Amino acid sequence: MELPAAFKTKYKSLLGSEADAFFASFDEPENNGFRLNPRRDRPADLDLSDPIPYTEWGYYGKVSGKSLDHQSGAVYSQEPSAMFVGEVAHPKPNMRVLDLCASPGGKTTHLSSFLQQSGMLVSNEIMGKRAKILAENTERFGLQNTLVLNEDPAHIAKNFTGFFDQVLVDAPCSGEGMFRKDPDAMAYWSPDYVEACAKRQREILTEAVKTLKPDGELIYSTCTFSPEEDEQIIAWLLSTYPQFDMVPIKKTAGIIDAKPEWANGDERLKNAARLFPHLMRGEGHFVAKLRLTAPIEEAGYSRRQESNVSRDQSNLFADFAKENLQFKVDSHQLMAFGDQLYVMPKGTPPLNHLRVVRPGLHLGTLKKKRFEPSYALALALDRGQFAHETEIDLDDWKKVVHGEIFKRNDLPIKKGWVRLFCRHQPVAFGKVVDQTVKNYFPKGLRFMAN
Ligand SMILES: C[S@@+](CC[C@H](N)C(=O)[O-])C[C@H]1O[C@@H](n2cnc3c(N)ncnc32)[C@H](O)[C@@H]1O
Repeated sequence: MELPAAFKTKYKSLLGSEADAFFASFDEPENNGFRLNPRRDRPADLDLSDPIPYTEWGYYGKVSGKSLDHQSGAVYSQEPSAMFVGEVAHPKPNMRVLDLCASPGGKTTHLSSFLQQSGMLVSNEIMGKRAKILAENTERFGLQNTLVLNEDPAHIAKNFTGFFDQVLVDAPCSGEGMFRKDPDAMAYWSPDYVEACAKRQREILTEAVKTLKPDGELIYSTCTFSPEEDEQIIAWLLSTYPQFDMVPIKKTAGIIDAKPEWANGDERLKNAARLFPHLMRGEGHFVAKLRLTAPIEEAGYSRRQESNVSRDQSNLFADFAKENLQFKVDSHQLMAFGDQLYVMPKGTPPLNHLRVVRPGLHLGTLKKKRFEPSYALALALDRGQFAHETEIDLDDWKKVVHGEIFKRNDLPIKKGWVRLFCRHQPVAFGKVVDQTVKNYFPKGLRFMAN
């Protein structure tokens, strides 16, 4: 791989005798990984013989984006080093967590596995198109307690001052750690670009810190090697906000201490972690964890978003729920966006000043005289939470994801909604009319399975 000359000069000087091994790693094959969804049954057909040592749910290997395991949210494909970030965060159930730079959702889906559908996860992405992809991935993974927003960090800080127990800033960066996976990223690289990224990171963090509660935790990560975006950012944070202290990160499997000598020499920086591809099986990453000892900004007043659902809308959903759901929805948490019905996480603050992509779990569509359940709901429920569930085979699964109808003579009902499973993984809802299952797989997500 032809690395930029200025990049080579820089890392030769920083790494000294280690530099050759570091440069040689760019010609090694990239590492792939996937993470299991602990809410799903273990996929029967996946090779789980090569676990990633520092994470409970991660494995080396590749899963097709057109496979059942991917579609049903049984797995999330994620680069192995990126899984270390979620492990370092490791939020506890019932926490309020912000993932500020969240798309496409690797860390968000990982954080949700720790939260176990409790507390609240606010998953934000500044770019509109990427926010939509993020929403799709949260739905695929079956997240229930998650708000998906499309905001800039300043607006988040204004609306969620002193609100979160934990904030993850997985910052946009110069991406040096991804050169091997995505050589096109090298085209953007220059020393000036690194500086511009560092400036943006400081701006994002200036807003992010305002959203933390006293005692809250901040996790900062990048997929770049440059000290300007890694140790020097944390050194800047520690000196700008003396209310922060660092939380030591446990390191295994070739992950090493960050390097104080690449910043201002503050020994506390050793608590952060560096992931180098010549020392471990993953791409380049940096992670730091800090804890706030005193608030940076006092929390705003604690208003909640009121439900905006009319009695008729609420009744329409209640009729559907009575017939089909063994899943409790508190009517105070219902939220309608036009004819789309959602259930908000408990304690959701007012949403009216925010660009909301998903105000919680999408329940379905309020039609004139009936309620139509959403794809998101089919993937969010646990087994047994829908009145009629049925297993289909892989051939019928291929028809479902391609948008076709199919026939079966062993359906549990003659007419009505059925939740379809294939190899024990949830797939979608279908509507049964006699022995035909009408297709409700979302049009925009249909694909030809391989
Ligand atoms: C490293 S990626 C996030 C990856 C994601 N956390 C995951 O694990 O799937 C950084 C994200 O920051 C977003 N971003 C870019 N500029 C930003 C800004 N000024 N403020 C906040 N986020 C920004 C990018 O659009 C990108 O989605």
